[in-house]
Amino acid sequence: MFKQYFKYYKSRNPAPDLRSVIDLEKAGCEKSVRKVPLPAESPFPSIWGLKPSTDWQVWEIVDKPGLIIIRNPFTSIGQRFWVVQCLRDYSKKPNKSNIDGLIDLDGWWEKAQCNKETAEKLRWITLGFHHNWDTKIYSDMEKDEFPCDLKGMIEHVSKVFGYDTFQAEAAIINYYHMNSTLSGHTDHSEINLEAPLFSVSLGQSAIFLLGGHTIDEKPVAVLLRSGDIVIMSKESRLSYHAVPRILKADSEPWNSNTETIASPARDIQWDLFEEYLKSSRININVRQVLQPQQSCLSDVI
Ligand SMILES: O=C(O)CCC(=O)C(=O)O
Ligand SMILES: [Fe+2]
Repeated sequence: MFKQYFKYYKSRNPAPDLRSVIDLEKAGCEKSVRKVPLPAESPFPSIWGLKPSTDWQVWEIVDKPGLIIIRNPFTSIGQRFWVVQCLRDYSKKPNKSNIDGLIDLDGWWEKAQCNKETAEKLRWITLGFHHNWDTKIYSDMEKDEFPCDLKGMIEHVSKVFGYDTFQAEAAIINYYHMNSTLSGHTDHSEINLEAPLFSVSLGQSAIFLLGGHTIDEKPVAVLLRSGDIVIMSKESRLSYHAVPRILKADSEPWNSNTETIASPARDIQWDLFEEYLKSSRININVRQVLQPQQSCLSDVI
C-alpha cells in the first residue's frame, strides 16, 4: 500500500493528481486536519528566527494522531538564517556527509558556486550523534558537538509543545533537488522512542507521505512548504514516511518583507544562497537519542 502511493506521487508520466494531497493553505482541508490550540498567554517570545508562539498556526492530521504541522512559524530573515547555517556552516567538518572522501566538505559551499554538479552532490550531512546508514546504530564513538543554535531553536519549539526535557542530540540535514526522493522508512535507531522527532522544511515544497507502523497501511499525503515544521509524536513517531516528490514552491517566504532585513543578514551574499534554493529543498531532521537519565549510550538504564 505505502509503496503504491510512493510510486504514484513519484511518477512523472503520468503526473499524479494532487487533489487529495492535504494542503494547509487551501480551503477544503478542514476535514483532514484539526487545529491544535497553544497556550493563549504564551511565555515564549520571538527568538531563533521564529515568530512568537502566539502567532503560530498548528494542525494535527486527523487520520494520523501525533502528526503535527506548524505552518511556517519563521520570519523571513529567520528562514534565511537557517538556510545559511545548513549550506555554509553545518556543511563543515567534523560533520559527516555523503561526499566524505569525494570532496573536501570544508570547501564544498565555495566550490558549489562555480559548479552546479558539485552543488547537487551534497545529499546529507549528520550532526551530533552521527546516523550510521548501514548499521542504523548510533555510537558514543561517532559523535560530535551538536550545534548550539540548532539545539536552541528546536528545544524552544519542543517547550512550546510541553516537551520540556527534549534534548536535540542527533540531526540529519537532507538536501533535495527537483528530482530527488526519499523512500519509505521508519526512524527507529534512537534509544528514546517516546521523544518526538522535529523536521524543518526550507526552500522548495515537498509531498510528504505518512503511513502507519507497517507498509500495509494507507498513507496520507501532505504538502510541506518552506518554514513548515513537522512533529512526529505519539502514534506517528514510528510510522513509515517518505518524500516521493519535490514541487516548485508557490511562494518564497524567505523573500517576504525583505525591506526589514537589515545587516548583518544583508552582508552575507544572500543571492548565492537564493540561487541554490531555487531548485532545492533542505530538511533539518532532529532527534533525541538518549533516555533522560543517560549521558551517553554506554550508560546503563
Ligand atoms: O525530508 C523530509 O521531510 C523527511 C526526512 C526524513 O524522513 C529523515 O531524514 O529521516
Ligand atoms: Fe525519516
